[in-house]
Amino acid sequence: MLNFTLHKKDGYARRATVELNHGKIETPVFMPVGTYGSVKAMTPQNLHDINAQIILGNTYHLWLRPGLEVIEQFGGLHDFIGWNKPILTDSGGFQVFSLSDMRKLTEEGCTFKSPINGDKLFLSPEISMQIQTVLNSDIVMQLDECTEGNASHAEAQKSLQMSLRWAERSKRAFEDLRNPNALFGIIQGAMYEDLREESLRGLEDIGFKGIAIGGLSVGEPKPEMYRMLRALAPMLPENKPHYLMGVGTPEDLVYGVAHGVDMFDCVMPTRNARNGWLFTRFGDIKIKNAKHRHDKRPLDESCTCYACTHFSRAYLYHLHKVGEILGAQLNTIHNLHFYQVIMQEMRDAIDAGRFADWQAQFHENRARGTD
Ligand SMILES: O=c1[nH]cnc2c(CCNCC3CCCCC3)c3[nH]c(NCc4cccs4)nc3cc12
Ligand SMILES: [Zn+2]
Repeated sequence: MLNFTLHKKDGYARRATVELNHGKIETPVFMPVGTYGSVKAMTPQNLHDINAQIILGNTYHLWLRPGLEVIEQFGGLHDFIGWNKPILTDSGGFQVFSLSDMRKLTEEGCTFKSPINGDKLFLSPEISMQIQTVLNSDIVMQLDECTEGNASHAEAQKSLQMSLRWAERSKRAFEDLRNPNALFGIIQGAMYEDLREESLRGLEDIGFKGIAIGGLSVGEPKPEMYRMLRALAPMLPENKPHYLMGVGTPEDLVYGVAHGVDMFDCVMPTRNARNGWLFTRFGDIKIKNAKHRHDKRPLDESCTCYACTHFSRAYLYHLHKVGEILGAQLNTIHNLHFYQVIMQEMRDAIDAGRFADWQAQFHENRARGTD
């Protein structure tokens, strides 16, 4: 089930509520990424503390380990991982396509070798829907082919048309399985505005509860991603959620919201945290930099997260240097809290009809650069 309520528009920025089987989410929203059924270094309680509304589960990894027979015993992913709010799962395709030893991709699906035990595995739209049905995620993603950003027009058109046929097959399998959740289609078309429109029209003809923008943040120059977002903004259907896959930096989130994006997922806040790259309102901090060794200040004076209200840069520098697990935990809490705060501020700014002012102030503050 998915009920979409649009509360307010401010330019292309939108403020909405998405009601799912495991609860309501307020958009624009950032979705922390859980890979093996956990958001690395975060407990479910930590996620509640930073007001996370919805998290991602990784279909490919969960399919391989622990395997569906385990998750089935728990009635799905929620009870297995102890998260009772909404979960979005991807199709598993993005991981498989990025596998180096991927054997072959055909119209039927994709055959590959399990990196864990060498088993020969096969992923198709129908199998992806079966896996995601067992996971019982609130939002299910169609199986698509993420077209490379540098594809030619002909290659991109051929690829998007296969993804549309896979979209059709995903929807039919989703319905045959009587899946009670919501299925999203994924727009492809690489860097060609006409192909992006062809893909979107094709998905709208098939009918989905939400629409995702795929094929971006895959190595193309940032101005190209922004050009595609500007092209898509006026085309996106007003009456359903828009999900930009794999994006992005704080600046990317703001640009996306300004162009009609409601939902985002990205590994940056969690992955960068573990590497000591911390996001703050006034720019980024590389905590491994020796300049922080004696610094008694918190990361960000304006931040109310557990790390900033209890610890100094000096301590975070030390924890990173000695490789303490607590360092990864505190850095992750801070980065995810920061992402949630800017999303909350954007929701409030759209509600108040002052998104442009907020956006200008955000960029001014962030312009201090990396520390
Ligand atoms: O067209 C696409 N189709 C399907 N998935 C895509 C993804 C994966 C989104 N995150 C899934 C998560 C599921 C749960 C586990 C973590 C991933 C993308 N990620 C990026 N950029 C970020 C990138 C990340 C890595 C290489 S590029 N562009 C993407 C484009 C597509
Ligand atoms: Zn903080």
